[in-house]
Amino acid sequence: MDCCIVSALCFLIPVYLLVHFVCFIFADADFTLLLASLAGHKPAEAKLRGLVVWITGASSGIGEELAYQLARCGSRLILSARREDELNRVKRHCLENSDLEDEHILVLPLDLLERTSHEEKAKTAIQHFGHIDILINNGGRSQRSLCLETNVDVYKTLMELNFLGTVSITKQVLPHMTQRGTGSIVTVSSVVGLAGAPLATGYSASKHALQGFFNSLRSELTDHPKILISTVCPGPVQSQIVKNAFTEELNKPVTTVGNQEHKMPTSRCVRLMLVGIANGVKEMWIAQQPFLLFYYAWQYTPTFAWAVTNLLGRKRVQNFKAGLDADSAYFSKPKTS
Ligand SMILES: NC(=O)c1ccc[n+]([C@@H]2O[C@H](COP(=O)([O-])OP(=O)(O)OC[C@H]3O[C@@H](n4cnc5c(N)ncnc54)[C@H](O)[C@@H]3O)[C@@H](O)[C@H]2O)c1
Repeated sequence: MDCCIVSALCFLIPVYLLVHFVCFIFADADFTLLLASLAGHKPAEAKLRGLVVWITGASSGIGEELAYQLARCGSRLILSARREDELNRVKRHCLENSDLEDEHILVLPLDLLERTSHEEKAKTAIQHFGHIDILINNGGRSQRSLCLETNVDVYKTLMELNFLGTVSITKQVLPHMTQRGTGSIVTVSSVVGLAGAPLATGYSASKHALQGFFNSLRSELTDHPKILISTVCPGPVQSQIVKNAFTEELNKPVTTVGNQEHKMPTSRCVRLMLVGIANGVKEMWIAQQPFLLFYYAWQYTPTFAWAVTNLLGRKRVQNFKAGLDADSAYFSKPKTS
């Protein structure tokens, strides 16, 4: 009998490990999020239907796609970013591709850097639908510049935009949620909110600041168990982020945007985010391999993580200095045209 159990275990344990390994190789999210996507609530079901969702940075990339997928789920939307014409374009697309009607989507132009306007904007947002169920802090900008060459004003603006702008909007919405006793605040951080990457010293610092802020806030809200504080940490995703990144000087544009096709499709990233929101996931890691491996390495084997960081980091700097997009050609020789 004992012999049978041992034989069975000798067979089952390697099979179990193999299944995990294969799943991991093809995984594009952490295990909690993957489990939620396989066995949890589906975003399009009652979970998100009818909820009022305020999205910042809704005029392009991840925020734009969030608007489209949430509209198809039947959520009512408040769309914010700086450019009203772009927000109206996103609204039109939402209306054409969902059952929503004009009054279900509010376009609310907002600049995250103009903190004095945030109280008024939040009042308008809350009054329009009577309440807000979910705030998605998505708006932000990245960076492509070496620390040695970067003006301190760039660091200041990155912190003002990505960190303080997000904190400011959150502080306007949080009292409303604590009064109601329910709500979700979802913040788009980044893989560089957990780890570090060259050419992104200021961007990474701003995302680390967000991680610290929201991890601490979550632990302050234990008396409000129905308020979800969730952070999303995507790896490279297709969007306008490189085109819009800060460089070494505030108003100097990025010269080489490069091809974004090797990055995770925006629709997949957003799909996983909505699964996470529908299932109350507090931290979401979303990235294709080998980047996902990097998250686990940083968490569990920092020495190995530093070796990988140096390897990929050196390539990033080489690409950048060769005039290529920093993210391109990680695994081949950089070629300049
Ligand atoms: N794309 C990626 O690879 C990636 C990876 C990790 C995290 N992120 C994060 O995802 C979020 C969305 O970025 P994206 O990739 O869609 O890039 P994106 O450039 O396409 O979109 C950024 C959005 O933020 C808005 N925005 C910028 N400055 C603003 C300001 N001052 N006030 C109001 N809105 C402002 C833009 O108008 C745009 O709507 C960002 O927080 C970014 O840091 C992106």
